[in-house]
Amino acid sequence: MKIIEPSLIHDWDKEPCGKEVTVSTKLYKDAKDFYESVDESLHDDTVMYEVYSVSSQSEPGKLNWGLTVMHPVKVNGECNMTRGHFHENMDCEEYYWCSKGTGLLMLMDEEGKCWCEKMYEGSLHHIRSDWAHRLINTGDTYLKVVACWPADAGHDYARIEHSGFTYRVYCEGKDIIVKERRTNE
Ligand SMILES: O=P(O)(O)OC[C@H]1O[C@](O)(CO)[C@@H](O)[C@@H]1O
Repeated sequence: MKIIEPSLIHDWDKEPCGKEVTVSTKLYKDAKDFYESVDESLHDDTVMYEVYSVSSQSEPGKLNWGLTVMHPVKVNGECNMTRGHFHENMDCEEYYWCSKGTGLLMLMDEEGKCWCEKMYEGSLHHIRSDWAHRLINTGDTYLKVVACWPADAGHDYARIEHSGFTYRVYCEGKDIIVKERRTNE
């Protein structure tokens, strides 16, 4: 019997590494329309978040692994967040595990009911297959979240654009302020 080295390593203080790992970076210029208003003080190339993934397969039964690193950026006081999505394949659940930082996991059901789970080091989040999900960094450090999801889940962004998350999250000093979105947005 052979004992071999793993093909992937994920040191919790760092990102996953191995030759199957890919990284995508979301810049402010590509995230402007997530926010209530444009922040002229932010450069277009400001890094908002990076997603490291092991996701080369897409067949049912396979699993993906990823790490999302949310930078501690505020957009006119609004906390940095991912675009957010439902899964295209509504049979697919997901797990999120927070490895660093503090934030909120915003969830929304198909009726548009929205709520958040607190995220902090060690918090573990089971995302039901019919819940839209978005990460929000409410802290002043990086928020790092590990995810494991079925390879055939897909991302449905159109439903979020059409009828998005109904709340926005801001930071004022140490306070987290949640506001209902204006209906004309
Ligand atoms: O595609 P979005 O909504 O910007 O979010 C990226 C997120 O999607 C995932 O790739 C998979 O759900 C997560 O790892 C990551 O947090």
